[in-house]
Amino acid sequence: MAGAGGTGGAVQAAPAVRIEGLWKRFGEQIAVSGIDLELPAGRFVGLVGPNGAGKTTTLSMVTGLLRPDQGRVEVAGHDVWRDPAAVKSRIGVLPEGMRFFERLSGRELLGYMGRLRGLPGDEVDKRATQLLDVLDLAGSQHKLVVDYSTGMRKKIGLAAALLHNPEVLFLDEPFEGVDPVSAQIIRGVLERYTASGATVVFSSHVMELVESLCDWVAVMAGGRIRAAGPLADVRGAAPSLQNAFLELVGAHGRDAGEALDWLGGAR
Ligand SMILES: Nc1ncnc2c1ncn2[C@@H]1O[C@H](COP(=O)(O)OP(=O)(O)OP(=O)(O)O)[C@@H](O)[C@H]1O
Repeated sequence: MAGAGGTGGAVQAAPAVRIEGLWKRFGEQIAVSGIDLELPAGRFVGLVGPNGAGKTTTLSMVTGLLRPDQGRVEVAGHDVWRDPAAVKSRIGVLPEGMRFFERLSGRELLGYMGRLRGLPGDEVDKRATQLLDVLDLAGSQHKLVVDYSTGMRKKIGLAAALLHNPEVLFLDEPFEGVDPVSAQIIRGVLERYTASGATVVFSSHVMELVESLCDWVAVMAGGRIRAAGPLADVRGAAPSLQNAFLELVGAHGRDAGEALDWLGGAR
């Protein structure tokens, strides 16, 4: 296992994630409608879908943050709901709308997270220093997290998620609110991480980004999986993933038409 104290995410024969018959309903709203999905290990996986498709709900159930109404999820070969400790020691999570210990500095936050993960203090210090440096946060390491910008919060959240060297990293919209320089840095860190055999699963609306980063894609809409597989297969004959996506979610050719005929033009 490449968990606490490991030196590199190990390549696994089993899928990184296996989802069977997963359902989640909020009152009348079916957020996730009986999905089956296998995400291969050692890949850069993109979960894409329009607003309200069910991506966050799915990732929350897969990472043990939200209990499914029905269905099973295995991560790195362990059942998320029967064996949560085994799963949580093997995954890193950057959830949507991260809540941190806001009155800690960035460095203190990493120190605390590292100790929670059971890493020895000197190892936490070493890894925290390297992560802060690579993510260009060294100059802000003593600032309170509450005073961090959106992009800095994403980066410190990513550092906290990587600190224990997880086998599978789940990121909900990791590039949202992140400037191009920071995005490039995050990208470099993630590419290095997957090159070692670890798995990244991330959700995004930005097709160009998914197309340039991911080698495996799952498209979600209306709580269902519309397509899943290697990027080239999902894109098919379409000129870009964006075109394939619009086709798959049934949004091709949709525009405002006559509906906003009052908008713009001379008054
Ligand atoms: N806690 C909740 N209570 C009620 N409805 C919810 C809740 N969480 C999600 N939903 C509903 O479930 C559906 C799926 O939401 P979800 O946040 O999973 O979508 P998403 O694909 O992540 O969307 P986005 O890209 O906009 O973040 C939506 O219709 C949403 O309104």
